[in-house]
Amino acid sequence: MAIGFMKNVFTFGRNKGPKDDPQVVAETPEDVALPEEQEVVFPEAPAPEAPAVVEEADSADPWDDDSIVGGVVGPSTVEPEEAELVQPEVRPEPAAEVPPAPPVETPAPEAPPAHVKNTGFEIVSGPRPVAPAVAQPKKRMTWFQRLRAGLLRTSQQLSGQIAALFTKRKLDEEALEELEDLLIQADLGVETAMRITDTLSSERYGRDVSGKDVVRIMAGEITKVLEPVARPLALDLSVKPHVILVVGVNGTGKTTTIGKLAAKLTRAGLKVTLGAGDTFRAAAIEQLKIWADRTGAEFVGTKLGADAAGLAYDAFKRGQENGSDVVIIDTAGRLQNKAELMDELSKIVRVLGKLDPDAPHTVLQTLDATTGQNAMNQVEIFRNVAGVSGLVMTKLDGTARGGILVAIAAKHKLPVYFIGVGEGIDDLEPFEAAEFAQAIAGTELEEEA
Ligand SMILES: Nc1nc2c(ncn2[C@@H]2O[C@H](COP(=O)(O)OP(=O)(O)OP(=O)(O)O)[C@@H](O)[C@H]2O)c(=O)[nH]1
Repeated sequence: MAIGFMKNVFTFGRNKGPKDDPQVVAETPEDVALPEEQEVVFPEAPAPEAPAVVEEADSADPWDDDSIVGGVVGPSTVEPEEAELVQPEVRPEPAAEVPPAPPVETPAPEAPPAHVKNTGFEIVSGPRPVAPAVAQPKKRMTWFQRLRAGLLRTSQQLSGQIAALFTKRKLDEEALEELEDLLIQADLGVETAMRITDTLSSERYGRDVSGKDVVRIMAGEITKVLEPVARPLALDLSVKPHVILVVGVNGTGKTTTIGKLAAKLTRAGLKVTLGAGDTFRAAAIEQLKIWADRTGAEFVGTKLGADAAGLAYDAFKRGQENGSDVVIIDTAGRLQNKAELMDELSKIVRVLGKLDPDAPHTVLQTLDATTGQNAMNQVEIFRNVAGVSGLVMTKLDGTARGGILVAIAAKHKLPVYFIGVGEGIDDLEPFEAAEFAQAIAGTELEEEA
């Protein structure tokens, strides 16, 4: 769409506007938001058939989401209802004496950009909904910049140590061992550390090697480890509703992730029911209700201290009755070593299975990127108790320690569907291997995400 020409600063749904955020930089004049109500008119109309320009709708509409438009779920051709169509200004016809322009070859249709943004989920079977009309959001700092900022400490520390290690040095056994230690300290895991040193050794053993060479090889190897797990969340809507149970340790971002995911799904035209299965925390029930209201999802709640498995059952049943495509059930945060809480989790899974033996169809575990090594432990235990089938890593915008996700990917090979890069409704991004690897390594992305 011609709207791709207009990259504006996106301010909706954030606690801070770009001006308040020292990290937010308008990269080019194009990044500066256009004043509202101002007509967008190209100064020179290159050809009379230039496409119509859709003026950006006010981002006060919370359902703007560029990750859905053009995604796998809904048709990307729906035009925003409220958006004003403005034809580019066409200059008057040239005077008669001007010789006719030479025939111009019709340009080939533009190839799609190499980097087509995905939504992080795909409907693998069943009816495809019609996405409601949405307008393009105004961009603020890109999610990649936030991811990069979050992983800055990891990347700077790593690249600094690597640079120090490989200053005027030939690649020998000792250097390889030291490098391996550095990589393990950065939470990347023994397997990935060895993979990196093996590749480096086979390419450069006995030769001069710079820190830059090492970082480049590291980014490549991390990408290879992450690629197999960078999978979209598959929704099989031939059997509705698809039930997603969200589990994880306290404060890892379950409720927030549910809200962001509900926003993605409802924007794509799916009907969503949210079940407040965190019956331990009154605030969690309230918080989920607010997300349901914001996202247009149905809400099923109960009173504080009620049986969580009963609530999960009710939410699933309500989802079946109200024709939901997806039911997402929140659960109370629990430490992995609290046996009775973990038992409760397996009870929830069993009870959901009474309505459909395949339910929950997805068990999503949230991991807090600031916790480091402990996250590995959490995956192991929740996987055993609740049959975790996919991961979301949250808080990658903070002072994150993203290395552990690489170790988890190498060990568990569980799909990583999304990453959380902020507290706002739009701060859930599909997980993409190369971007993540580049952010950890601190290397440049060839093209901006
Ligand atoms: N910066 C940042 N904060 C996040 C992200 N995801 C969640 N949070 C914040 O983390 C805190 C905890 O999030 P919740 O969604 O309440 O976590 P929870 O797992 O449901 O918590 P419990 O119900 O206590 O288990 C909240 O302040 C969220 O706003 C993220 O991606 N980035």
